[in-house]
Amino acid sequence: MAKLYFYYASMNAGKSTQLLQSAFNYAERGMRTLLFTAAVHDRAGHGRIDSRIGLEAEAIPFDATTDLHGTAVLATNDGALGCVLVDEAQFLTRPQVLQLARICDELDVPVLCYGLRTDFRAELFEGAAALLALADVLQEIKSICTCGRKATMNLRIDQQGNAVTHGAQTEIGGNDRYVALCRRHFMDRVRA
Ligand SMILES: Nc1ncnc2c1ncn2[C@@H]1O[C@H](COP(=O)(O)OP(=O)(O)O)[C@@H](O)[C@H]1O
Ligand SMILES: Cc1cn([C@H]2C[C@H](O)[C@@H](COP(=O)(O)O)O2)c(=O)[nH]c1=O
Ligand SMILES: [Zn+2]
Repeated sequence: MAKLYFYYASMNAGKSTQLLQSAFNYAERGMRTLLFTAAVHDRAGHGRIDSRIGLEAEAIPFDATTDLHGTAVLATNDGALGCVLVDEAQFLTRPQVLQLARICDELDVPVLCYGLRTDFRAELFEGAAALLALADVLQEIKSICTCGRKATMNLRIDQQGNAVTHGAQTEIGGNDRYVALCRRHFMDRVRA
């Protein structure tokens, strides 16, 4: 039986790198994959997955209106799918996570989701909350804070490097806008 996986981490932990390695692995074995990424996350351009290590791939951009299950069904008409890979899974809606579960359960295709657990205020993203509730396998991808502890939190910073504690949940950016920290150092910065 195919499974729904949620690989979660803070920013800059290697999520996109691992996704692209998995996609390559399937391709090496002659298996077709379907790649999705959030349309709003246009750091590498619309519909592109990029990793800081330099790997890149084209992906289907999704927004809240995208029918992921329908797209997978259409794709299986052209031949079997080895797996579905979703980057920036924190931007999924809960109904879309339920669609991904149907891809596993009804089409018997594994779905591997990669994304953030929490936002800059340490609140769950909708997609992460749904995946934490519904995924068969939860796996943390670990990265480290400047102190050597595990970096689990995402601090949003302004141009001067000061902590930002208010604002919209979605704000696209990279290492210039966010720093991954352990909880203790995250709290030190947001309380300062
Ligand atoms: N040239 C490089 N060589 C090795 N690792 C790198 C290089 N550039 C960035 N990285 C590492 O890649 C990781 C970030 O990968 P990425 O897939 O972009 O992360 P995420 O998708 O989780 O934000 C970081 O651990 C960073 O240290
Ligand atoms: C913490 C946080 C992040 N984001 C955005 C910033 C980036 O565009 C993506 C995460 O990218 P990565 O592949 O993990 O490097 O999410 C956001 O919109 N709001 C936040 O609170
Ligand atoms: Zn720390």
